[in-house]
Amino acid sequence: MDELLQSIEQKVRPLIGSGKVADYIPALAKVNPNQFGIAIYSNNGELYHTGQADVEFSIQSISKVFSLTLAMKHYGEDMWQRVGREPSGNPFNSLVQLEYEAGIPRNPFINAGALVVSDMNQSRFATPHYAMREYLRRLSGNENLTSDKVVANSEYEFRARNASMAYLMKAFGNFHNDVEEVLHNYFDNCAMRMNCIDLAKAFSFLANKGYCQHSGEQIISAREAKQVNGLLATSGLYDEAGNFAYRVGLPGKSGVGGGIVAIVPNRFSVCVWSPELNTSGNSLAGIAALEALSDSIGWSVFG
Ligand SMILES: NC(=O)CC[C@H](N)C(=O)O
Repeated sequence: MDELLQSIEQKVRPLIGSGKVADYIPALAKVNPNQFGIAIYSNNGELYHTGQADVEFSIQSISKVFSLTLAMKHYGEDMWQRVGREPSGNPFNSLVQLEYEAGIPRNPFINAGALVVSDMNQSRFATPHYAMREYLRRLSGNENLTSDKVVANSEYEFRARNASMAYLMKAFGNFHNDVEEVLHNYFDNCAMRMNCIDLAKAFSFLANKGYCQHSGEQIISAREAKQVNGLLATSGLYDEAGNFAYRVGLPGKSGVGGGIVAIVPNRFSVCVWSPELNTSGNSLAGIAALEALSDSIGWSVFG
């Protein structure tokens, strides 16, 4: 496995230079693009990694999966009255469908959907970001995880588009808390810093029927884990979900920090990171690495 990961790194590193680091906020634009890491964690607790798998990065939209599983536990099926389960076919930060679909976002992984889920968590927790940080520390087994205040503040400063979505949903009655407070918590969650190893471990419950072996906890039920994986396969990479299914064939979730997590149900969780993005906001070398991995081990859930 170590050799395979090294050969994948060699194969995809030349792609660095053909994408573009996220530049919608200055704090992310400063990241050194010439980085690549990958970590694989098996349901038996074996860990394999190569490259800069121990370098922390901004998890960004990968946090939306954790917000969803936190909310699911409390709201169960009721939550689907407020957010859909269909791919949007639009960029992650698009507003266009929200108005003609009465303020109900298409799915929990586009920004509008993640904001509704954050609003649900705001109703449930006194300090939603600290609840999330504690959850991530438990899931990853890393007690030192923190959020990057510079990134979170900068996202808040440039919040116009996310704020517009939240206020539009409020106008439709689909947002219950103070928008600015929810935005702060949402950005604090996006600005969590984790490395590939932390994320591969933190996602292992989705590969393991909802069970996190290193914390010994059933995080969600086996049925819910199957449902979340279904949503990740259809919407985890936004308007590139179809391309990702075609090339990689695994449930996955990306973030504009350049991380992508993929789940091999009943076997492994994988995290790859390289900061340069393609035009859909997904890590360019990351997708290529996951494609090479799934090709060489025959890991696709589609056969
Ligand atoms: N795709 C992403 O990673 C986007 C997350 C980012 N914090 C935003 O809200 O725009």
